[in-house]
Formats: sequence, structure tokens, C-alpha cells
Amino acid sequence: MAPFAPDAPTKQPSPPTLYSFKDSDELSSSLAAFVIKAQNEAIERRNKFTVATSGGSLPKMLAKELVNRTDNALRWDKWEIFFADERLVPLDHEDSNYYLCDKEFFSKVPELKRSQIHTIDESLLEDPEELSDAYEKELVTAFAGKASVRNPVFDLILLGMGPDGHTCSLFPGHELLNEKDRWVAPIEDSPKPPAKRITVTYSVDRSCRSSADVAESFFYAQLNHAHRVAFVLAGEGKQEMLSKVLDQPELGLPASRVKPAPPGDVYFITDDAASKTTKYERSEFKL
Ligand SMILES: O=C1O[C@H](COP(=O)(O)O)[C@@H](O)[C@H](O)[C@H]1O
Repeated sequence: MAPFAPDAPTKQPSPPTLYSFKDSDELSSSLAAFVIKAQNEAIERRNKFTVATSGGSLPKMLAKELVNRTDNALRWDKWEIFFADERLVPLDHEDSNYYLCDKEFFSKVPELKRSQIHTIDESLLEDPEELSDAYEKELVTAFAGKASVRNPVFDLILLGMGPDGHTCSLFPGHELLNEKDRWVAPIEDSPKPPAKRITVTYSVDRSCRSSADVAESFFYAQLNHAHRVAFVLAGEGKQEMLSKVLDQPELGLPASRVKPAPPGDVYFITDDAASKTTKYERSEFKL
């Protein structure tokens, strides 16, 4: 399979694809099939699978059909897991996205080693800037093998969306929506507690930092540089905001701004309760 080579910046991102399923069971089994396809393509491409996950309602829906499988479809040894956002609390704190993912998902997969899961550095909790820089470096190092080369492109980014349209820890109207420099940024005034967090940013336009990177003309990362980005949303509580995000992208809500550079794609994988009111066209789920 050809390596990911983002097209010229003049090419427009593809519109989102909406898959809607009758209930949460169907959503979870289709999500598992979607993840396995992304995994298989990534392994064929680079012999590993890099995934960024979120907290909130996602880990439970993700785990439902991924853990305890008996069909050998999952190649856990190839997974490298990162966090699309994280709260600045100890990793065993119940507000931690790692803690939640571990409780719902990782701990149920004995094949997954702790070294495959890239968590924040707990020793830096008192210094959000430092911690955020360290996590960015962690990401760069894991992707490129050395911190001086910077070209992470996630194979899959899994996102949730809050009732205000926030995704990761990117909140409506917040200055971080315009962050063009950092791939991972700290936020200390999150309107949803806890206030201190880090988040992956969009950072699509500024895809290089050093002149060497400029010469290396495709050099892409973050939310808008991934093979696949998937929002996973279930329940009536997501209905109103999903309609706004899909039907009124001009509102510029944080979730609407996720537009991966071609050939990356963005998907909304929902149940019918969440997608009930959107007028956006549903696509037939085929892999
Ligand atoms: O604060 C956060 O919220 C979002 C959405 O959570 P959900 O419970 O509405 O699914 C989540 O995606 C993010 O990781 C988390 O830090």
C-alpha cells in the first residue's frame, strides 16, 4: 500500500462520512470492524498501528466488541496508543483519561503492554507547559524514532464530542482553536472540570518548524493529519450538537473544524438516537 502522502494543500478536505446504527450494540460491533480495518491497513503500510484515543463515553463503546474476541483479528502487539487529550491529574485519579481507558479497555487486554501506551509524565503535573511539551516530544519520538524529525501521522484518531461541541480539550471560542504552532498544547481554563489539561491541536497550516522540515515538504500531524479520524457518538444527548456540527459547519464549532488533509478522512460513527435530527446524508456502512 502507498505511504500516506498528503496532497497539495490546495486540495480540499473530503466532507465527513456519517454512519448511523440502530442501537449501541450495532454501533460497537461496526466500530470494532472499522478499527480492525484501520489496524490492518496500518500494519500493511508500516507494520504498526498508531491510535490516539479520547476519554468520556468513548472507551466503553470501543472496548465492548474489541476485548474478548476469539477470532484473532486484533494484532495487539502492533498497537501504539496515545491520548488525544488528557487531564492533569495523577494517572490513578478517576478524572484521568488514561485511568478511564485502562478501567474500561486496556486492563481487559492482557496482550497490550504498558510500554505501548503513551501517557503523560506525572512528575510534571505542576507545570502544564512543560508537561505538554514533554508529551509532544513523546509523540514525535514515538513516530519518528528521534526527536529531531517531526512527522507523526496517526493511523486512527478516535474522538468524542461534548454537548457544547468540544472535542479533545478544544472548547468553543477558546484561543486554542487557533493554535498553529504546537501539536500538543496546555489548557488551564477548561470550562469542563478539571480545568488543567493538555490537548492535541488542529495545526494544519503550519506543518513544519525548522527549515529542514520545510525542505521535507510533507510533514504533517495532529487532528487534521491522520489517515482516519472518527467521532464516536451515542445517545439523545448528542443529537442537538451533532446536527449543528454537521448541518451548520459555518458555526465553526470545535468538532466541525476537524478536517483531515487529503487523503485523510473524517467519520461520524453514531447510533440513530444521536443522528435523529441531523439532515446530513447517512452513508451505507461498508468496509
Ligand atoms: O472532557 C472530555 O470530554 C470529551 C467528550 O466526552 P463525552 O463524555 O461527552 O463522550 C472527551 O472526548 C474528552 O476526551 C474528555 O477529556
